[in-house]
Amino acid sequence: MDDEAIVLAAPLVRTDPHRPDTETWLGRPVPEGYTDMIDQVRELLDRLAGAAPSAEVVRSTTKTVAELSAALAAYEVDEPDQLSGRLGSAAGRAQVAGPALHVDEVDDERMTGRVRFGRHFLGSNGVVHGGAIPYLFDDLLGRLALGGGRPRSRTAYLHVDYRSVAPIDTELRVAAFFDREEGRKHFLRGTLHDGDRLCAEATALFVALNPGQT
Ligand SMILES: CCCCCCCCCCCCCCCC(=O)SCCNC(=O)CCNC(=O)[C@H](O)C(C)(C)COP(=O)(O)OP(=O)(O)OC[C@H]1O[C@@H](n2cnc3c(N)ncnc32)[C@H](O)[C@@H]1OP(=O)(O)O
Repeated sequence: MDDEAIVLAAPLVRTDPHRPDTETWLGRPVPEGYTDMIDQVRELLDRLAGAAPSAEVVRSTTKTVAELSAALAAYEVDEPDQLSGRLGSAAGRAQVAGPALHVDEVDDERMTGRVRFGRHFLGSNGVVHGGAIPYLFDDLLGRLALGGGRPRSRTAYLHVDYRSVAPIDTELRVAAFFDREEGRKHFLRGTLHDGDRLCAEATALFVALNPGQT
């Protein structure tokens, strides 16, 4: 039985203690509608990538975006208080640098989910940019590396094999596997599928940080 079949056959449970819900962060409530705002920004990036607007629309969009930036600048916080990228149960951790990854099932050794790359991540000919796929795997495997009560770790290497093209605007399946541990070294791998077709697979080494290592 291959890895995919094992994942589909085995019932997984949500046990990852590193997944704060979207309602609170650091014990404080996440502002209502925060993840909707992030979704709208994703939509904006997709529209921007796909649009060839008139000069008038360029002018008005530039003005509106500048106003939005100014409004958010008034609420700038230091890194520990940042929400984007910290909401483990939000799509793509509410971080628009990467695609909207939804984690469906996770245990200490495995994680499965779905991802959709919008037009923002287009390379050419309707397929995902090759640089966006390592981002996905780093995030996916990095999250599993943190699971099971394991210490904080950092990507030492990430190797991606592109097996077939990954289409944009399509729900793709992801899976991650914790392979083995050798001292501080944690070896993981992941897969990206379009239906039954393997699009890409990755192997990675995460090295657990020593006490005091930042
Ligand atoms: C706040 C809460 C939020 C919650 C909500 C959601 C959760 C949030 C999820 C986040 C998910 C995103 C996850 C992204 C994760 C990154 O992307 S991290 C950023 C990218 N990575 C980096 O910047 C790493 C840069 N490199 C380094 O910092 C250091 O080289 C490392 C990796 C820490 C290792 O350095 P070191 O600690 O000095 O260890 P070192 O002694 O050199 O090596 C230890 C062992 O590893 C081996 N090794 C090290 N590097 C390599 C290599 N490249 N190849 C092969 N072997 C290697 C060594 O040979 C050695 O092996 P042994 O001799 O023990 O057998």
